[in-house]
This record gives sequence, C-alpha cells and structure tokens, in this order.
Amino acid sequence: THSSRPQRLLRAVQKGAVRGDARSVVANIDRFCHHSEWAMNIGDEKGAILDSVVSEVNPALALELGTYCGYSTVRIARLLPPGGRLITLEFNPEYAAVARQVIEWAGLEDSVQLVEGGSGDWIPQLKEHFGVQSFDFVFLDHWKERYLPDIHLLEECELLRKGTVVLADNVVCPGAPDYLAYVRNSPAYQSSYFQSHLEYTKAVDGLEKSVYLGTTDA
Ligand SMILES: Nc1ncnc2c1ncn2[C@@H]1O[C@H](/C=C/CNC(=O)c2cc([N+](=O)[O-])cc(O)c2O)[C@@H](O)[C@H]1O
Ligand SMILES: [Mg+2]
Repeated sequence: THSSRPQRLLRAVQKGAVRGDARSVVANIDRFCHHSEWAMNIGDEKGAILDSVVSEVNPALALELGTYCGYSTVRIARLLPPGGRLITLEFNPEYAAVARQVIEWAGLEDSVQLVEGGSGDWIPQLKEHFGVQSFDFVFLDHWKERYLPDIHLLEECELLRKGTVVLADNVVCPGAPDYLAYVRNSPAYQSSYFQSHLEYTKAVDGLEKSVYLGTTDA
C-alpha cells in the first residue's frame, strides 16, 4: 500500500529531526515541503509571524482549529509559558494520528491536547470537557468556510474574553472573504493584516490578527 503525504511528512520528521527538539521538527517539515512535497502547513515565513503573535500574547490557554500534521501545533506549543496549554481540533483520523506522532517527536505532548473531532461539535463542549473559561489565543487554519461560523460559535459559547487574540491563516489564499469582512467591520474586533506569502511559494497570502473587544451590551 502506498503511503499518504502526511505519512511521508512524518517519516521525514522521524528520520531527520532530533527527538524532543521542537525546532528541528519544524525545520525538517519545512525542508520536506520545500524540497520534496508541498503541504498545507503555515510554513516558515508565515510561521515567523505566528511565532511573534504567540510570543506577544504569551497564552496560558490556546486553541487551534485544524491540526493537520501538527506543524503549527508544534510552533505554538514550543512558545507557551510554563503550564500553558494548547487544545487543537482535527476531525480527520489519519491526520490526527500523524499529528500526535509529530507532537510527540517534538516532546510537546504534555502541553498539547489533540481532540479528534469537528469544531462545530467540540467548541460547545470545551468548557465542560476541559474546564476552559476562555482562550487567550485562537489560531484558525481549518476549512476556510468554517472560519466565520466558528468565530460566531466561539462568541456564543463565551470562549473569548476582552483581549483574546484570534489569528487566521490564508485570508488571501485560498481566502476567507466572509470572515475578513466580519472581523474588519465588527465593532467587537480590532483587526490588522500581516501580508506574507503562501507557504513554500511566492504567491501572496497573509494572516489576519483580530483582538476581541467584548460585547457592547453590559
Ligand atoms: N471543522 C473542522 N474541525 C476540525 N478539523 C477540521 C475542520 N475542518 C477542516 N479540518 C481539518 O483542518 C485541516 C484543513 C485545512 C484546510 N486548509 C486549507 O485548505 C489550506 C489550503 C492552502 N492552499 O490551498 O494553498 C493553504 C493553506 O495554508 C491551507 O490551510 C485538515 O486537517 C482538516 O481535516
Ligand atoms: Mg493554512
């Protein structure tokens, strides 16, 4: 049986990266994607912007929607403060299985909770299941048409607090126009755009950083 691209990406990590060294896991995935096979990881260029936002927020509790192979999971988790936790949702069992092994190879399994399931089903359960009050940081990188419904769901479930930073990948390519229009026009968000390039290519892409200001009522 032929392996899948995520399985070949995992093998590249297991062959090239030092166990327990998150930086080398990230570097080996980038090397694989630059030289062997493109994959939809945020990548090194946009990854540096992700790193700077995560470092600035220094989140005790972070949420990622769309784990895929765990590349951005490792980038975020390696920057968490002591005791910091990252919950990441992935509904594809094969991708989740690869991501678990990538996260373990990086030695970050103690600060990452990978939930195998859909954001629509799981966001309403995060409070009761994981004792979550609200998130300090949210990273959106799943299906682009889910960005808007899921940020509304996060608001409805009161999982955002004044100052929560929501960072969205791919707001140009493949694009999330309805999401962009919402966060850029809603009085509940202070939004800013970071221009960059689509991972491992020269195409334009960017990240949107939106700070939740809280609801106007009460
Ligand atoms: N509701 C949900 N709950 C949980 N997991 C979910 C989910 N919806 C999707 N997922 C998972 O999130 C990942 C999808 C990413 C879509 N990215 C993309 O489509 C994408 C495409 C390009 N591109 O085409 O250049 C570049 C990029 O950086 C991209 O992120 C997959 O692992 C998928 O299984
Ligand atoms: Mg992406």
